[in-house]
Amino acid sequence: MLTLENVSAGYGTFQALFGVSLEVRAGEAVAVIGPNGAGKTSLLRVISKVIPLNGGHIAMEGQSLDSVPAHRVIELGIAHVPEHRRLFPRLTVEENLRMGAFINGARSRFDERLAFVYELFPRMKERRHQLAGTMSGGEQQMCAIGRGLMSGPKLLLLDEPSAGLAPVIVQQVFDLVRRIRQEGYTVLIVEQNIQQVLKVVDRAYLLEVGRIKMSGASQELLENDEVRRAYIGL
Ligand SMILES: Nc1ncnc2c1ncn2[C@@H]1O[C@H](COP(=O)(O)OP(=O)(O)OP(=O)(O)O)[C@@H](O)[C@H]1O
Repeated sequence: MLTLENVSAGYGTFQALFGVSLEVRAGEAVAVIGPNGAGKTSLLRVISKVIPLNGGHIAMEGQSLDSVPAHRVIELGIAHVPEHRRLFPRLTVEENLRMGAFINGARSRFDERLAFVYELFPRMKERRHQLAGTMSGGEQQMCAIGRGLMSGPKLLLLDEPSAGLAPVIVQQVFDLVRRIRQEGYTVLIVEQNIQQVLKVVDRAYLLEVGRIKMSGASQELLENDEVRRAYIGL
């Protein structure tokens, strides 16, 4: 579904990604793991064109994204749920969800998409008139994921959905990722919570200082001595 070939990107003269290649097949859940500053967020940003591609190629379902502007990426079926949720705090939950359905196809199917999101997150339905900024961190994360789903994407990019949440809520977020997969979405997730994320994805790539250092099936990485020592602390 998504392929990155030798991708380089950064911020001005600072290079954050160096020749990264990866693929996500339809129906898969794939994680990008790695330490702080490895370039995980930058990787999602270059896919959704928040930062420019300085080298290499990105394609979604065979269509090149190289010259697609950021505002059109969502029309190709890619929804990005950014780091720190980035909700509109002074809008209600439902207004935030509406923002996720701004593209043509999604707008005409708004009621259907909203019913789907409310079924997935009953808590959002209960809180639909509450200002998003007054919800707990876990609720805000659910709302951010719900907003991503409102466009009816094929591929969901999730940036550290567990960041800053209490352990019991982290568990709920990962259960949710599992559920989203069962619903048929393809997921590319960036996480620092390596042990947990490897339990819900099929495969993962380990990113270090902007380069893919290792990749493999989740179980393989969970059993890898280097990964265990450096990232799981076992
Ligand atoms: N807006 C920016 N301007 C300049 N440099 C940036 C910017 N955003 C990120 N960087 C730099 O790019 C590098 C990769 O950062 P990135 O946020 O992609 O890493 P990360 O793996 O997601 O880290 P974390 O897990 O801490 O969020 C870091 O050295 C960071 O300082």
